[in-house]
Amino acid sequence: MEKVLFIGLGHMGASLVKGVLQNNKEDIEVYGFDAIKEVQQKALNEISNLKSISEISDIKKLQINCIVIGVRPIDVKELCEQIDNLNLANITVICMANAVSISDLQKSFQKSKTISIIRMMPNMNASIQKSVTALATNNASADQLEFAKNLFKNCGIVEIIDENKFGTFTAISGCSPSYVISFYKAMTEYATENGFSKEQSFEIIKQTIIGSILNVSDPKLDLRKKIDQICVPGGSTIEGQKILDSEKFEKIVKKALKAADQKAKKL
Ligand SMILES: NC(=O)C1=CN([C@@H]2O[C@H](COP(=O)(O)OP(=O)(O)OC[C@H]3O[C@@H](n4cnc5c(N)ncnc54)[C@H](O)[C@@H]3O)[C@@H](O)[C@H]2O)C=CC1
Ligand SMILES: O=C(O)[C@@H]1CCC=N1
Repeated sequence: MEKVLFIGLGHMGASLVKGVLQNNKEDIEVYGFDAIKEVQQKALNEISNLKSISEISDIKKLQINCIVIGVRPIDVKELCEQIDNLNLANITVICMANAVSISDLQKSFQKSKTISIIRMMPNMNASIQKSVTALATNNASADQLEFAKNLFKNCGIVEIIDENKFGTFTAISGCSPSYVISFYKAMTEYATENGFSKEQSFEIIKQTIIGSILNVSDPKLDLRKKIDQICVPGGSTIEGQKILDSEKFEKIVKKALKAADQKAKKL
């Protein structure tokens, strides 16, 4: 029986646990731990089949095989050193903390040399099993990586990437739900300001965004040509598109992604 412990049950940790346990086809037991007892209790109340530990030393007693670290980057080093003090062997540590590299993590595990490290970047859509999750490693075995891949496939799709692509991946997938939601927010606000109910505007714009992306998700397509097909000469779309182009909408999006990418390389 594989035993997986999630440490840090905040926004991202709890979303992943929800995704994993909603669709757990693996033979695994899932445990959660948060330094804030109310946060841990909330997760236990909301997520059925989630078990808990009461202190870090329980990792050894319970013979946890895999630890998923979901604390903020600033808290990672101290936590890893605490885990390292347990002198664990043959354990997989998966860390989702932004900008914390595999070598940073390895430095915190001086005593437990046989720990395999996997760096991970999920996104918030894990709670509805629509995350795009990246994994990278330089010392986990093929079996350990496969286990991690299957675990997080319960939360969406999983891509194995080189660690040097983590900054860009973080921008385009970890952070970008925030930018997509900003776009959705502006569109739904426009609809409600012009007489639509919130329910109707959320539904209309949700279906329009999903449909538009599904319609052009073939990489062979020229996206500008698709835009031009919708912008009928003399019609309405072109009036809005002219504003997006003159205000440099695409440039603004790329500038936002670059800022996030650079920060994800070094916090
Ligand atoms: N929020 C997001 O959309 C994403 C976040 N991440 C990464 O996930 C990690 C967590 O982010 P959030 O969930 O948003 O933060 P959060 O602040 O909501 O949750 C962090 C949790 O860790 C707990 N914690 C801190 N130190 C602890 C310790 N020593 N032992 C046990 N629990 C401890 C805190 O009490 C808190 O509940 C971060 O490293 C972030 O970079 C990655 C991808 C997306
Ligand atoms: O903003 C952050 O640092 C984290 C990483 C990706 C999404 N949230």
